Amino acid sequence: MWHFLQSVTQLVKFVWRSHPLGCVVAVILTILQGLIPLANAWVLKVLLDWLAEQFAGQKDIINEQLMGLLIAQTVLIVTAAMLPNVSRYLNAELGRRLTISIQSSVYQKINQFRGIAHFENPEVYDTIRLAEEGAEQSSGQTLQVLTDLIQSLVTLLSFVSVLISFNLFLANLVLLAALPQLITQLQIGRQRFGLAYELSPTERRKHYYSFLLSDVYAVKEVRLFGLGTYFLDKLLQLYQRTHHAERQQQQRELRWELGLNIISSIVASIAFVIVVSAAFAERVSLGDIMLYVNAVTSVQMASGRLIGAIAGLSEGVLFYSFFEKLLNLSPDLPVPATPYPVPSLSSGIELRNVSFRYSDHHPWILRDVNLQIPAHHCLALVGLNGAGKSTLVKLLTRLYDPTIGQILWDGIDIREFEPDEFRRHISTIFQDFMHYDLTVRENIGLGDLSRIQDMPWIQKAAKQANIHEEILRLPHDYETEITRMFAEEMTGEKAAGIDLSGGQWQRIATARMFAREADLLILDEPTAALDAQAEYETYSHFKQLMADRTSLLISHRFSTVRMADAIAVLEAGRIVEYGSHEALMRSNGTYAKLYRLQAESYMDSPQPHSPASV
Ligand SMILES: Nc1ncnc2c1ncn2[C@@H]1O[C@H](COP(=O)(O)OP(=O)(O)OP(=O)(O)O)[C@@H](O)[C@H]1O
Repeated sequence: MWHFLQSVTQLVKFVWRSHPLGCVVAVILTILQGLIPLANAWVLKVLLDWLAEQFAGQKDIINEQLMGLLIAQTVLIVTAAMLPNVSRYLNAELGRRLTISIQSSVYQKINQFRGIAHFENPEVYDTIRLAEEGAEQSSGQTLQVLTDLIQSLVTLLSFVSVLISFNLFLANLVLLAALPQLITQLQIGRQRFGLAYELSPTERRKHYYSFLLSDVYAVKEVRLFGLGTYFLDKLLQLYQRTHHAERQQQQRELRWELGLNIISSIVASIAFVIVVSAAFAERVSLGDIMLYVNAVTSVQMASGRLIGAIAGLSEGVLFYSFFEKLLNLSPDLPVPATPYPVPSLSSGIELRNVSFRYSDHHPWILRDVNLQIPAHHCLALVGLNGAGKSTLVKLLTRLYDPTIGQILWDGIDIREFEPDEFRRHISTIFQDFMHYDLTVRENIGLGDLSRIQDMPWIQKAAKQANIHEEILRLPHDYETEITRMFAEEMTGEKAAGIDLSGGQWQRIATARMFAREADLLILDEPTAALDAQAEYETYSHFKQLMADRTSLLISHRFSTVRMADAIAVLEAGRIVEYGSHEALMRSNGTYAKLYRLQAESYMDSPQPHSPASV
């Protein structure tokens, strides 16, 4: 309960910070709306009293008085009609501000993670996703609930003060009757919070299956393997599971609410009896009867709304708890308080006694690796699937830190550098490179944002990656949007976006790598998707391009690997061989065995021009 209240307070603070002035105005409008029912009831009471006195011949109503009262009534009616519209607009505006403020907090926090460990840890990743999804959904709802809360509280207090002035016992009775409801609703709120928390992994799986059933990236396999019904069944099973849990919760709520409604009806009847007996005893006027009966029902209604709003807060609080969890996540990589400036690489990179595992619960992936990448040399890293090559790249780019050992850049431990500055000295093409649904120019220019508009520079990178000519054949050459998701909007016309082949995408990603003037190039399977001719052309190019650059090349294609100055063989996380192609062939170890295996399959291949890969 304490945590619930704490989270509500934090949530309110967050709303406040997003737009203080808007909050003040919204609160004033909400208070006014909360007071209008009492003002209405009061005008009605005065009117009834005057009428009763007039009928009894005790008083002649003066026209001006009646006029004043009717004007007051009209003003109240008009205000009551207008305030909700203005409030709705203001709430929507506050909702927009709140959304931006929550979204930017979420993404700023996410951007503060310097590595990728949090994203590769399912539990933390879940928190990130839930905070992100909650940020989208809950801002409008939270505001609505907070408005309801304030408005019903004001209405409640205003009518309670009327009841106190009439009959303290009655006021206490009505409030006491609301107490079990309040306690129950707080309990229900807590249960709903717990349920939503418990169901959140299921909800995320539901999103995943919906994605598989409707997303452009998944649709090909789903159609070809006939997976639609399989995934739909899984989705429906999850719906059954969540509906079952929700149904049970609602049945619990229904039982409580029915019981509590009986109590409040009995209280309303008792109140009515008290008011009517007072009237018969001639202690109150006709207008008073109206006012007090009104007060009893209004207090009951307002307490119902108030209590409902408190329960409704549970969802906002649920989101906030994920948000808070995200904000409290510790940094994934330590950053030095006074980082060293990153020097241009002149002597080289050294991995010294590096061992690594993803966490204490995971096995060791790299074991006591000692490896040199001399400046202006190309080192190739080969090894079977799962040997740890990509993991080594993650360490080199400081997406993770070694568990044991050091990585030295010109003799300085890379942990001494500011990660973003360090990464500006490195350019990569990853095995699972990104396809950005953007223009060709942007896809290449993202390699160096400062040059994203620099066409000669971007064209140079495209030529280095051997893709320039093909880009020129696209409908709007470098300004062509490569997308399957968005309709292209160019020169006022709308057309379906175009897509590229796997090899073309790979060369665009290679151009992106070249767009960054970096000290170290890392190429993780850069030719996997290229056809024989493209690979040949790219590599005759690469050889020149890499001539004076420092690079690490990872490939299963031995025709590519051969061009490196030195080759390191990684086996089960250890470097087992190191040397030039010729030297390794002579020593007749793992490299020579893999090389011959590939060459044999190449010889046996029914397509003699296509290079084989391990
Ligand atoms: N985020 C991670 N968490 C836990 N284990 C991981 C993670 N990423 C990779 N691994 C494990 O680390 C080992 C090495 O994977 P890695 O991707 O480095 O191999 P690789 O040599 O690049 O393989 P391939 O040639 O198939 O690309 C594998 O056993 C893999 O399951």
